[in-house]
Amino acid sequence: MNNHLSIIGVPMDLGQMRRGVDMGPSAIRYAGMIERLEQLKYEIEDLGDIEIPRPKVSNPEKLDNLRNLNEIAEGSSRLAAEVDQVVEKGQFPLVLGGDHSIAMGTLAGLSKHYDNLGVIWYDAHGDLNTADSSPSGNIHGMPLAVSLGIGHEKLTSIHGYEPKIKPENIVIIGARSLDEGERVLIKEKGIKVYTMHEVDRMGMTKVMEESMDYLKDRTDGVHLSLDLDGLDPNEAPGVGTPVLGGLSYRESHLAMEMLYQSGMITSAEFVEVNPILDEKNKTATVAVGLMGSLFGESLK
Ligand SMILES: NC(=[NH2+])NCCC[C@H](N)C(=O)O
Ligand SMILES: [Mn+2]
Ligand SMILES: [Mn+2]
Repeated sequence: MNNHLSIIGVPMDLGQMRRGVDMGPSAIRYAGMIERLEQLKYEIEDLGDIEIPRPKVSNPEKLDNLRNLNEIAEGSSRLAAEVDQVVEKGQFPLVLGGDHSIAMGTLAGLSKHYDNLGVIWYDAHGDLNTADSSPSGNIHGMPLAVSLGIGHEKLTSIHGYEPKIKPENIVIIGARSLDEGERVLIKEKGIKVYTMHEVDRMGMTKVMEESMDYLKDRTDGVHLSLDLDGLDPNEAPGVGTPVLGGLSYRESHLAMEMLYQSGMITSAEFVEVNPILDEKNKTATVAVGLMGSLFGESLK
């Protein structure tokens, strides 16, 4: 694995309705991320936080069922430019959210450097909604669709090209709350999904082996987009859209350890940590622990 990590915080809370997730990057840093990764002998550069525009009104309008569209598009372009530069310099981008809408910017900055960027979407949700299919108008439920080139032009065109990724290069793991329109898109595009049903039946070891085999041959880089709500809310309570019956702490560490051993991950982001909804920074601490495993901590 690339031993030079560049950390980018993204204090974004405009992709959903619950305030506090903009403090995710601070909570994760406070949970000891840098010290933890330094122990693993990485060279770390903390690039600080991206500036996110504030919306003008306190009760934001839903422009075309897309809440805070303009501010999110602007913040995402800034993030894309920063991620682009990090990859350009040959470093590993590690992005801290913020709500999951930031993945549009991360993927926009990454994907131009690859012919076939793979994506592991570790999440309770598909985040494959469009303005038409979204039950909420919250853009954090849309970044994967947007990255496929499906959605409002202001979002799909972030960083000047589209689509960012191909449906056959995506694996979703941990899904247990998919809206009707998302199911249709998954079928139509043939997106690979391991729902909690498959995780329970097959076990995490097999899920990860299959996912990595699947991505290995077809991709030239793999981004891990980890939404903390992929984990069970008992283990990660500090998230805005918790869904019962999630991935366990152990399963998640195993997944991260297997990804480390594969050496295939070329960038990562940890999103949806909301310290206001959390219990004594538990969720940020879990996120940092998972980073430890992803970057090579082991018991032996
Ligand atoms: N990144 C997330 N936590 N997304 C949750 C999305 C929830 C729901 N599917 C929606 O579109 O509103
Ligand atoms: Mn989610
Ligand atoms: Mn998500």
